Amino acid sequence: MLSTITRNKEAIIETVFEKSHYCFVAVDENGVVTFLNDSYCRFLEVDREKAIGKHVTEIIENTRMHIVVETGEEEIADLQYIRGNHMIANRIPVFSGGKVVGAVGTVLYRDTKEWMQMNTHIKNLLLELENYRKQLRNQTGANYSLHDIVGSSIRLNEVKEKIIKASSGDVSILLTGESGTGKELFAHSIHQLSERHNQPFVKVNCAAIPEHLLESELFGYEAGAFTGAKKEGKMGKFEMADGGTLFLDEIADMPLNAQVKILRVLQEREIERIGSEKTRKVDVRIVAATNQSLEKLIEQDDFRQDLYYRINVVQIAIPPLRERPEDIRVLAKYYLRNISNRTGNRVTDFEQEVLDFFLHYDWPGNVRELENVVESAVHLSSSEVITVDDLPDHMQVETYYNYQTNDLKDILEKAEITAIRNALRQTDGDKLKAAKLLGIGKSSFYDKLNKYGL
Ligand SMILES: Nc1ncnc2c1ncn2[C@@H]1O[C@H](COP(=O)(O)OP(=O)(O)OP(=O)(O)O)[C@@H](O)[C@H]1O
Repeated sequence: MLSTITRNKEAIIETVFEKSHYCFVAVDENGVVTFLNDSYCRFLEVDREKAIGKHVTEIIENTRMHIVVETGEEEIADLQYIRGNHMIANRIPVFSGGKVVGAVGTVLYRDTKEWMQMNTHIKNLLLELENYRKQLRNQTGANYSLHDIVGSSIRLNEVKEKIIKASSGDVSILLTGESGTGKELFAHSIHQLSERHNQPFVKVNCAAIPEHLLESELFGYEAGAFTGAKKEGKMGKFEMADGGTLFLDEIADMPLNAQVKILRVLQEREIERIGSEKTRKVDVRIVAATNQSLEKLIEQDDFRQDLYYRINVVQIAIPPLRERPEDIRVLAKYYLRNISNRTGNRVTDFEQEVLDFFLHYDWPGNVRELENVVESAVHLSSSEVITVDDLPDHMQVETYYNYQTNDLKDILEKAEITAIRNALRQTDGDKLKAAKLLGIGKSSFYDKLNKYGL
């Protein structure tokens, strides 16, 4: 066998590399193309004579052949996006006398036409799948389940257990917790775990709907109920959720007069569209969420106590991220994987200093903030590993404090940043109120925001 190969070496090489349907490329130790077979030339639509002698990055999109030459490490079955398609690439360094002298790469598909057909077929199947998913979502409206909630800290597991226990009963549930802790994900999960999971899940963001439209959004209206109303009338969210779950997000922002009407619907189990005398029976389960203390609002007469009792049969508090540090690393890695896959940026890990900082940071925006920080770092990163330099400016100030200084000025600055952040959190981002709370003037407050990039 070996002697046959030795005797016919050139013919075999010619058959394997040149006549094959696979794409082959070879580069030298500088990443310069030394060989490109016919299949690859056709696929790339390049002229072989022009390609040979050029750096591989000028010829092949998203190539890593030059990197394999540098690292000397093979890369097998790596997904590579070329000419609008995902290909499977193998890259193998070539060693001679213990040194890397080049690399050989293959791209797996049989021929361009066949790959295109298969790719189109897969794309169609994916589109079809997405369509079915959408239809299913449109039918119920609940897109998430407990499986989508990442993290395995004791605190988060306790919440998940409570959710499982409370979901099956038909009781109203109030989800409390800071902004960005995942209350909406839990609301979807409650619906999915309930007997009502085949029925609609309808969300109302009480803070986003202008007060004068809230009633018609919730209860609907009859044809010609008011000027500007749709000719055929409109169904309200309570009716849409009939048989299913109505998720009242940010319920603390519900105006008092709408609160009275909601209470009536929950007591009577019927609604009246605006402009109608007729009542209609509705059967909805209420899940509400708030990041403000309803108890405090009741004391200030901004929330009705009777409605509070109705919606607060079971209360489940979602802990802030800083109180479940075990989840931070898992969530950060989960988002890094997702965002890298989605954007095609090859960023695979965090520097240890970044992970250490994440554990010290107090995450005022919770999981939402973590997701945003990872997303921005992936875009800013110039290597495969996210470093402290890729983090937003205000975080870099804190890492400096945490890791590099005992200097009094730096410590004072850190204290200022923390105080400003806390004030903004307490005032829901209202800068004037935050300045007042801190006892400083408006312009000095704005100066500090600029200084620290907050
Ligand atoms: N445990 C988790 N696993 C995965 N993603 C999460 C988790 N918790 C929150 N998220 C994500 O964080 C973001 C904010 O979550 P969500 O909207 O549910 O928070 P919220 O508590 O309802 O916030 P708000 O009070 O501001 O409405 C979303 O993108 C959500 O998908």
